[in-house]
Amino acid sequence: MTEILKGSLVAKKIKESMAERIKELESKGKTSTIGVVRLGSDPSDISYEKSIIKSCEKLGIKSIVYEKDENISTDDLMQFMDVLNKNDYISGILLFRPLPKHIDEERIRTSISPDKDVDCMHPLNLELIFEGDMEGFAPATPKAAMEILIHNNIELEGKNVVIINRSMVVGKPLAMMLLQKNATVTICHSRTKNLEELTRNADIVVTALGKAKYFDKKYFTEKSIVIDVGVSLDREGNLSGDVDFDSVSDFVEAITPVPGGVGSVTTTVLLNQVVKACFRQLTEDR
Ligand SMILES: Nc1nc(=O)c2c([nH]1)NC[C@@H]1CN(c3ccc(C(=O)N[C@@H](CCC(=O)O)C(=O)O)cc3)C=[N+]21
Repeated sequence: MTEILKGSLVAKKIKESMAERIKELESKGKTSTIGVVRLGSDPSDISYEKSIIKSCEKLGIKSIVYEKDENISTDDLMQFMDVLNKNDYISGILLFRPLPKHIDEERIRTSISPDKDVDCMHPLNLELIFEGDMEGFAPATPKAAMEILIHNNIELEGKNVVIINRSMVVGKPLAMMLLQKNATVTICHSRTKNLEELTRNADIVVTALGKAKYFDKKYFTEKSIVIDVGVSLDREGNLSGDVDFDSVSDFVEAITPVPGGVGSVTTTVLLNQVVKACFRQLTEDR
């Protein structure tokens, strides 16, 4: 029997621990607030945004979405980030990525105040992850994948994990978090040869390709634990993961569904970090 690794159970646990801290902030007259910056309207951004707004309402966190023209210049976007940095009502900032190609991502990454960098885009925060320090802000998506593995008591020590994604938002930071737990990590990408062989030999496969239903049975075995980070629309326009869920869900050892898997935990991890940022700013004010 394939185990379905539902995100909702993990998210619930994290939310329970957040509720008290949000109350404590309220008693001090502080409302945690997230500023979400979106350029254009990519479906995976929109999906995340919906999920953030819904969770914020439930938790008592304030969310403000800033929709900017996708043709905005790097300079204008940097200036806007600075406006948010200086706005005392905003506890944390999320800028959806990947950014449009014309934007100089390196300059944008350093334009966010490290204290409001709740999705860990600034090199100073990312460096802590690469050093194995988990006390700061972590990138929400890879942290969510870790939370799912850990909450389900999936052994990581000495396990072979294959990650299909080499970005700074998912693949690279996830590799560092897994290394910290003594897993053996392989990062795969578009030039990887014999991907099937690699995934079939892994204990755990994490996919973040962004191609709906791309991976079918031939990539896995009965022992595979599959963490599907992909969020895209299939041919019918339905939200779908990278894995053809119906074709493998009776076959592999365990798998996260989409929707209802990594995404729901990502949102919770992100908002948890907004609360954390708000607390830190409170202590700094005094
Ligand atoms: N800087 C940055 N960090 C990210 O982590 C990031 C990003 N940019 N850009 C977009 C992708 C995509 N992503 C999602 C997270 C949660 C859901 C989510 O909660 N989805 C719900 C469904 C929501 C619905 O119904 O539309 C679910 O899977 O259950 C979706 C997508 C994070 N990303």
